[in-house]
Amino acid sequence: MRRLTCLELNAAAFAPFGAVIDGEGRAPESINDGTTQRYADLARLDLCANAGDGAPLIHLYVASARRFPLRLARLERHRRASQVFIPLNGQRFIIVVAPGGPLPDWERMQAFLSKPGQAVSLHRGCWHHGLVALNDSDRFAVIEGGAYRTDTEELDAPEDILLELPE
Ligand SMILES: NC(=O)N[C@@H](O)C(=O)O
Ligand code: NI
Repeated sequence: MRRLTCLELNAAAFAPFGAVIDGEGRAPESINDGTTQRYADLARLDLCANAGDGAPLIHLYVASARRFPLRLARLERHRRASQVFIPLNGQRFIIVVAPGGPLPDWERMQAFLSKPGQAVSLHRGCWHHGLVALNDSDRFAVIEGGAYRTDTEELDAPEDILLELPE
């Protein structure tokens, strides 16, 4: 049995797994006659790895709150596209990721708790746990590759790994 706690999401620590989409530490540019500040180029999306996969798609996920401690029973990866999670109500959520190639490095699995309003883009092929929402009916826009229905590889955890509820 192993217990995992959340780190605060930050771009540097998350970089091996994906990008954090927020304006922290970035200088915006003024557009739309000065009515909008654009924080540009925050993530490079890799959504068309295979030409035959069709156009990238966006979904609405309406999630239920996970119960904690949460048993992290399996990890998954999408080898043909990035996966982008955008909270639609500024809600916090948890991203569980692990480094690794053909197999995840379970010992180096990490959990990150987002700040309100942060979104994340997972690198193509990044091992991760399915969405961990903190409140019932939390809504997310999720961007995926066109082959999303067949592009999920899952592996069961080799031991009981419990994710603790963030403080
Ligand atoms: N299963 C599914 O559609 N979503 C997962 O890929 C996820 O990362 O939440
Ligand atoms: Ni996924």
